[in-house]
Amino acid sequence: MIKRVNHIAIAVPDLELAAQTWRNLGVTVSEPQTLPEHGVRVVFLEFGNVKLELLEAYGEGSPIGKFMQKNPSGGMHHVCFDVDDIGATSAKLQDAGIRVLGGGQPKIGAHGNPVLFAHPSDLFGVLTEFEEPHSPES
Ligand SMILES: CC[C@H](C(=O)O)C(=O)SCCNC(=O)CCNC(=O)[C@H](O)C(C)(C)COP(=O)(O)OP(=O)(O)OC[C@H]1O[C@@H](n2cnc3c(N)ncnc32)[C@H](O)[C@@H]1OP(=O)(O)O
Ligand SMILES: [Co+2]
Repeated sequence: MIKRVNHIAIAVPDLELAAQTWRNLGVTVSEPQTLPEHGVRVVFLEFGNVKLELLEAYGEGSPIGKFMQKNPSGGMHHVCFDVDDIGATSAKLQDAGIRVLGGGQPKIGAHGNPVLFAHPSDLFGVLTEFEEPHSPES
């Protein structure tokens, strides 16, 4: 079952500048995490009912490289939903003709939970991530 929104992600050209901008507005911002296997560096902003994830491209071949070329000052990148069962979600998406990126196999995301991405062209232009939280606070 697809449940609450876990986070909304914004791609930014300068992670430290974006993080400090939000801190200056009084928002709690996590320390940066470098995720080489995902080709990004991220921080999370806590708002109680939802998190914002700020992403900066990391390394060659980052999956957000082309997005940043098209949107050099940044932009809304993806939305992530919590699910009960990432495997069942993958199967349900594929049964619905929605492409699951990365060959359908989950990877471990920034919260240490399995995540999948559905192709934006199959979900009305929105890159959509699904995460199976193993701990309530993630
Ligand atoms: C998991 C760690 C962390 C977490 O939350 O825990 C993260 O969220 S990491 C986030 C970064 N990782 C990913 O985004 C992985 C999934 N993304 C991809 O595999 C690519 O970004 C992909 C395939 C969605 C797009 O690839 P690319 O931009 O290189 O180019 P394409 O020409 O293949 O794009 C095809 C088509 O999609 C449109 N597009 C691209 N990005 C987005 C987007 N963020 N939102 C909406 N649409 C997007 C692109 O414009 C193309 O459209 P078209 O109409 O065909 O021109
Ligand atoms: Co994400």
